[in-house]
This record gives sequence, C-alpha cells and structure tokens, in this order.
Amino acid sequence: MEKYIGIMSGTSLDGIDAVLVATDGEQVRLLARTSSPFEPDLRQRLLTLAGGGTVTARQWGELDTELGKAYAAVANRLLAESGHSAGQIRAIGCHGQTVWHQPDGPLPFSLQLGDGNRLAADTGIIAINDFRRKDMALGGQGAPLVPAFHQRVLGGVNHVRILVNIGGIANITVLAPGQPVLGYDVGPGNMLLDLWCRRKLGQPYDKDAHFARQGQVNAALLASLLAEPWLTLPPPKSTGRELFSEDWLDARLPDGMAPADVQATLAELTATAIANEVAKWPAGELLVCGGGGHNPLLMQRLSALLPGWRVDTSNSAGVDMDAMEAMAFAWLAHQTLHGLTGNLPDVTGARRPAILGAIHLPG
Ligand SMILES: Nc1ncnc2c1ncn2[C@@H]1O[C@H](COP(=O)(O)OP(=O)(O)OP(=O)(O)O)[C@@H](O)[C@H]1O
Ligand SMILES: CC(=O)N[C@H]1[C@@H]2OC[C@@H](O2)[C@@H](O)[C@@H]1O[C@H](C)C(=O)O
Repeated sequence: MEKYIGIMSGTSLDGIDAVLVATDGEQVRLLARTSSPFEPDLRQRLLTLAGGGTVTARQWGELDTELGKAYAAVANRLLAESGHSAGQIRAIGCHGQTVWHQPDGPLPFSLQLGDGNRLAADTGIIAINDFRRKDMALGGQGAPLVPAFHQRVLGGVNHVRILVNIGGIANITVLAPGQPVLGYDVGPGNMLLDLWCRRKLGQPYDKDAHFARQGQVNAALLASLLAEPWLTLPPPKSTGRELFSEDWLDARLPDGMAPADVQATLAELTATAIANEVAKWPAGELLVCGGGGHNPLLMQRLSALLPGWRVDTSNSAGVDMDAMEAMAFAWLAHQTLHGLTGNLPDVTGARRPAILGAIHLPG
C-alpha cells in the first residue's frame, strides 16, 4: 500500500479537511485526519469572490498563494500529528477552493484556487490539483468526481445503495446492481441554511438545527423554492454558489416571514431536493456523508420523506462521513500518478474517461 494525503475545502467555505490514507487503488484505509477552519477574513474574501465579486489580478494571485500556503500548513501538520515524514508520502491530492464553476455554455470552466507549486515546495511532496478541467475539456461537467470513489469503497452490494454528500451543495451517487454508477448534484445542501443562519443569528451554521426547529415550514415558500427549473433538469448536472446564491434566495423570500420559518423551510428544501431524486429508485439504503449528516433535522426529514429506505450515515458502512471527500482526492491522486482514469463519463457526461489533474513536482 502507498500513502497519500487528500485535501478538501468545499463549497461551504468552512475550512480545510485533510486525510492521510493507505491505498493500492482498490482498498483505501484512513490512517489520520485533521481539519482547520478558515480565518474569518480569508473566508470573507473567498465568499466575495465566489459570489461573483470583482477582484484585481493582484488580489487573485495573492489569494492563490495564500491558499497554497494554507493547504501546505495543514498537510505539514497532518504529517507531524501522525508521525510521518514527507518521504513516506507518494503524493497529495488537493481539490483546491472552488471560486467559480460554470459547467455549461460556450466557455465552460471550473476554477479551484490554491497554488500547487507552493503546496509541493512547502511540503516536499508531489502535489496534484486542478482535477476538474480535463473532464470539462472533454465535454463533461467536471463534477461530481467523488462517485468513482464511492463505487470503489462502497460498491458491489446487491441492493440499491445511494450515497448523498450534504456539503454546501448536495450530490448523490447511485450504486444499483447491474447499473452503471450514476451521480449528480441535486441542489443546495447546507449553503442556504448557513447563509440565513449567519445573516439572522451571526452564527456560521445552525448547530443541531436549533434555529430551524423553532420555526415551521412555509408551504408557499417551499413550493416557490422547489420551482427552480435547475432542480428538475436531467443529469449530467452540477451546480454551486453561482446559482444557489443570496440573490437567488432573496428573490424568492416574501416580506415579513419569521426568520425561523425561513430556516425550517430551507432545511425542508435540502431534504426534499435529495429525497425527490432518491425516491426514483427502488427502496434501499441511503448513506449520508458530509457536514449535513450531523444535522439531526435533515436526517430526520430524509427518513420521513423516504419510507422503506434505511437512512444512516456512511459511518454505518465503515467510511468516515467527515473524511469521505478528502479521501476521494487522495485516491484520485493515486489514480493520476499511476496513469489511471478518475472520471466516470456516465456521471459527468465527458466523452471518455481521462487521467485527471495537474502534477506539481517538489524538486
Ligand atoms: N452539528 C451540526 N448541525 C447542523 N449542521 C452541521 C453540523 N455540523 C456540520 N454541519 C453543516 O455542515 C457544513 C460543513 O459541511 P462540509 O464540511 O461537508 O462542507 P464542504 O466540505 O464545504 O462540502 P462540499 O465540498 O461537499 O460542498 C457546515 O457548514 C454546516 O452547515
Ligand atoms: C465545482 C465543485 O467544487 N463542486 C463540488 C460541490 O460540492 C458538492 C458538489 O458541489 C460536488 O459536485 C463537488 O464536489 C465533490 C467533491 C465532487 O466533485 O464529487
């Protein structure tokens, strides 16, 4: 088995998750993990950029460098905490920070910041990043990429097993016997819940759904949110802050609604958008990963909306729900380094499987 580091900082913009895994490409064993929240000022600048804000070339370059340094610091800390040296690690797979994702239209692209040169130089380890754009160059969405990893670590069961990652955006992977793996983004995950909670309570997220539980779901608002045409588009599809933004929410909010009712309705939107896609399959097992799996209200509503389904976290199937995405990028680094493909054309819509990412050598 070779050792890899995986680094993920997702669309919730909460911080950086890093894992150390041992893998031969078939088995992926988690050895250690750590995480580090973003400094509030860095988070704010990333939010501005991801919200379509304008920055100068200088600010852009500085942010790229700052993130590269932050990823390297987390990787070095993971090495120290787990008692490893750089020489024991084959490569780092680093997702980077998505600041814009535009999968459709005449000039599709997906931009993840975090300088891989600096990551390689500051750790002394091969750094692989920019995993999405090869798939896009081949006509794909460039996302989601995790379904291939889900298949590797949780596939091969003889019932319908669906994985849902509830991060900033929610995405599903369908593992059904005799079917090619399917996967696509299904709608907002925690993004709008976090945004509203921050705006109304000044807190980064609605811990344990205390705020949402003080309110009632507003049926008219829920219907208007669910009327978003993107939600019923067929896959392949992916999305982000570019669509499910503060402006998107504000355009649909009626005046004077109790803040807790909005929070409750946003939680119901997340649960319903997921359940509507899951319910298209014969009842089986729904495994939740990502931060939304810690939200007891989302878990409760998914169970209620999906009678006949076993709803649990991916921990119940032996894969740490909080480590899943970072593990996937460690595994993707293994794929790339071994000249193996990482994308699934049935998922992303790319013309063919491809070797993903840009390799930065430390020497
Ligand atoms: N105890 C909890 N109660 C409610 N929500 C929680 C709890 N713990 C975590 N969360 C939610 O999980 C979010 C973080 O999720 P996660 O780390 O999976 O996001 P991410 O890495 O940005 O994901 P992605 O890349 O998939 O968008 C928080 O912003 C919060 O909304
Ligand atoms: C462009 C981008 O960063 N997309 C993320 C985002 O966060 C969740 C969902 O939207 C998913 O499509 C993707 O991340 C995971 C890691 C993926 O590619 O599978």
